[in-house]
Amino acid sequence: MGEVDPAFIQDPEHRPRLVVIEAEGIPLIDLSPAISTSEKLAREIGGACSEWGFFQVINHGVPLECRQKLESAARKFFGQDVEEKRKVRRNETSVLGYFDAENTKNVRDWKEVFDVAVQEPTVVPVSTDPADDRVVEWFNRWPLYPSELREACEEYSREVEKLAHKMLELIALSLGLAANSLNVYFKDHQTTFMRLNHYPPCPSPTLALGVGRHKDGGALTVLAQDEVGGLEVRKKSDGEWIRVKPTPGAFIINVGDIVQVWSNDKYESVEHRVMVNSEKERFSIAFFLNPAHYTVVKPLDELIDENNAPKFKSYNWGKFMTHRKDSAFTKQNVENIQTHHFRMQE
Ligand SMILES: O=C(O)CCC(=O)C(=O)O
Ligand SMILES: [Fe+2]
Repeated sequence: MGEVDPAFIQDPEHRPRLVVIEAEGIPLIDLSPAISTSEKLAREIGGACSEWGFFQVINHGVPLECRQKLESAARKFFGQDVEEKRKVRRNETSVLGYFDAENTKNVRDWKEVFDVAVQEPTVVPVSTDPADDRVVEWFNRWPLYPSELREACEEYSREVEKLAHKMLELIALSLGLAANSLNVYFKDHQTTFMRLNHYPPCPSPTLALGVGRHKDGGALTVLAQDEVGGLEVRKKSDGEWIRVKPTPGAFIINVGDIVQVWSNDKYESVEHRVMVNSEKERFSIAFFLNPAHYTVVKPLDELIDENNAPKFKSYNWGKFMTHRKDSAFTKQNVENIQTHHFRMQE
């Protein structure tokens, strides 16, 4: 990627500082059934979701070999020449595959990614126009090298999907709902996708970011980061950026905007970003659990009563996702769509 092009440079107020504050408080939750009952886990996870919006899990049931196989395939893929990678580059009609020019909030991210849909084909709206009900099908694109990438992605996604559903059940329980009440939104036509991230070393780590500050728009994210570190979370209590310390073998779980809306603000989707460094490259794998495109997202009826009025208007997930995809692809002159645009006026 060479020297820092102005497209990557963050506005001064969003530039990272080199002094890193390591997170002390981000909860580390042991999912082992020998340690906790579902009720106890639900309480712990509910607390982590309302206090932090972020937590890490261990003894999560995803086999280590499965993660290592994908990590090693991702390294091989990103290690190729850019011409090779661009053979599976995403374009206006096929948004899955390789991409090296993503914007977050209209600033280029110092990264390259490889996106894989979990359900094939993934069905999404053609356009952001609310009156246009046409849909389009997304198919995965697989590179020739490494040949094991496809199988590694498919195995990993099957395992991590189970973990994501377990988290969803614990979140439902923690909200006082039946354990299986949220899984149904992901049963048919989910728009879940996985993203392999590669952050090359950056000559100016105080000017650019690997991923600019953002919230994840979906239901929840399961993230595997390597040992390099760089993920920072904006602490709810004082707005300070703190580093999520890599914990070997753990997964990071974060609440997305949909869970925030469903819970009517009980749980918060928290802003985060990725710092790059001048020496080491960094890899991560994000699994974004997203519902079917036709899902109408709104505070859950079971949680609404005279003391808890809905804080959000309902919105269509597919249209929201399509807006986001457009703004990540091309630089725009206005702020891209955000869930807070659906917040009710106080
Ligand atoms: O690489 C990471 O640690 C986080 C990436 C992320 O936040 C995202 O892709 O939404
Ligand atoms: Fe994110």
